[in-house]
Amino acid sequence: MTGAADATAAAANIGVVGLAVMGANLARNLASREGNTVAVLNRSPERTDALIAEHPEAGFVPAYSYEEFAASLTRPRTAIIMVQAGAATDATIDALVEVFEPGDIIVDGGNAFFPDTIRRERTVRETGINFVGAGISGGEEGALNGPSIMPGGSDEAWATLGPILTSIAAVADGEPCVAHIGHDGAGHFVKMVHNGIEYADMQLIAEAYDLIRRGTGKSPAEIADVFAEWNRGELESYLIEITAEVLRQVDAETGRPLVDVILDQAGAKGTGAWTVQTALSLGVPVSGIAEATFARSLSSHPEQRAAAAELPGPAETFAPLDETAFIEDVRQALYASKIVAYSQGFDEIRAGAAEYDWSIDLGAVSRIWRAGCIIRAQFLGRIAEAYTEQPELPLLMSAPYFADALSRGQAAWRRVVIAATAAGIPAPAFSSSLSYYDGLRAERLPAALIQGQRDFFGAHTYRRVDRPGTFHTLWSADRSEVRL
Ligand SMILES: NC(=O)C1=CN([C@@H]2O[C@H](COP(=O)(O)OP(=O)(O)OC[C@H]3O[C@@H](n4cnc5c(N)ncnc54)[C@H](OP(=O)(O)O)[C@@H]3O)[C@@H](O)[C@H]2O)C=CC1
Ligand SMILES: O=C(CO)[C@H](O)[C@H](O)COP(=O)(O)O
Repeated sequence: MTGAADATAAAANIGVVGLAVMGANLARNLASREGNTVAVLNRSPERTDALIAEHPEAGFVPAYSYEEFAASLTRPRTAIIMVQAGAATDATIDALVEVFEPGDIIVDGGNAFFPDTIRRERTVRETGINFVGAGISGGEEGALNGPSIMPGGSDEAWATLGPILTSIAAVADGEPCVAHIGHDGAGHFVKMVHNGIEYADMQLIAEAYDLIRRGTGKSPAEIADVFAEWNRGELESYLIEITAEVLRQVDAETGRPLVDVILDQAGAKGTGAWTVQTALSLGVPVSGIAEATFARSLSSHPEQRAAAAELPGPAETFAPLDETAFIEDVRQALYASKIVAYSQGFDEIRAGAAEYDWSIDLGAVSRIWRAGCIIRAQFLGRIAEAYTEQPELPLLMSAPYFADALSRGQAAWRRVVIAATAAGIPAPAFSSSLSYYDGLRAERLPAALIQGQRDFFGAHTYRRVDRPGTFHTLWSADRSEVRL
């Protein structure tokens, strides 16, 4: 294919709306597959022109209005939207609905909040147009070479869309990293949790880096070597790999490690917060993901950090006696905490599936995350094995492989949390993951006392360990117990 085709004739079998980093690269990925001709549209025409000029080999069909875009697509029309989540997505869907016809397919490939996808699917379906909310992960490189794709939507839409999404997805062990997740918002729900896990993974890696740096005084470049080494073992993953790259980078202007000149305030576009908000509504304790999300918030309050800067820390400085042993402890603590984060994330997907009546195959989710996406890792293969062996596994971290890994790593994990606490080095994700682990494995929890308190001040009742029924103590009277 060479050059841009004429937009006035129906020449394209698929279209992309939104040509920023994700849309442009996804459009190029689509165009590179045999038999595809891709129509492209962007709100600002300059972006369309730039894409056409930079990639004549893609044979894009440029459109400068929604009418032109619709006319350029063969029927049934299929358009993938890659614009900002929220109002921009609604505006784009509304414009497409005006020019599309029953049977056409609109795919939202952005990071939409799943309740919005449920609402949009319902509204668009009334027009006879199919609407598919599809989570797409992999960033710029994944969009171009093969992302992990998590489509929701109807079976009918999947029948048409499946082959084209399969053709552009990443491949892991010969399997495409795409699966029909479930109807309406299921795909965006799973992508949301993917991002929540991504937040936890990133925070855990950042805590490991901070502990090693402050504990051993190693330079970022030396710590890059540690991460590169870790990437050859059970922690092998894209995020560990890029961490080494980032730590090795030197700022051209100052000659300092780049990580030392980047402002230490982490941004967030919302998917981590959605994961936590949703988990709260579902009653799923995703404490590692929550700590990771809050850690970004804490970093982004410079005025509060300045106000707290003079508060006292521990009297003694931290200096491990054996640096090599300490780094190995941090590695094991990172792996154990990572298991907790994934276990919590998969719990949330299971709870979401039950709440929204989606039939989500957790094994399939772990398989499509093995390549293409930001959390891709060797580790996902282990999760896939666990769900293949036991599809109804109640708790991922109780599967034999993970239970064994936690058992092997827990002593190191505890030493790291103790060291961090004693040294005054914040390690919220490491610590909360360990507390979660201890909380779940505890024979008795102080929740019994909370039930007693609730019954005392609000007659909220409690159940007993020794017989069925609901009970209340007459706290304000003679303190006898009544069975309700
Ligand atoms: N960046 C990433 O790594 C990833 C991003 N995503 C998701 O993919 C989507 C696209 O991301 P990305 O490529 O980073 O781009 P952005 O999220 O930065 O969105 C920019 C695009 O949105 C368009 N846009 C903004 N407002 C409107 C509007 N009111 N009407 C129509 N179009 C509008 C812009 O058009 P214009 O050029 O005219 O401003 C541009 O094409 C987002 O939902 C994002 O969350 C998913 C996975 C990874
Ligand atoms: O979806 C993604 C990767 O999977 C995006 O990169 C996402 O925008 C990252 O989130 P945040 O900006 O909140 O860190």
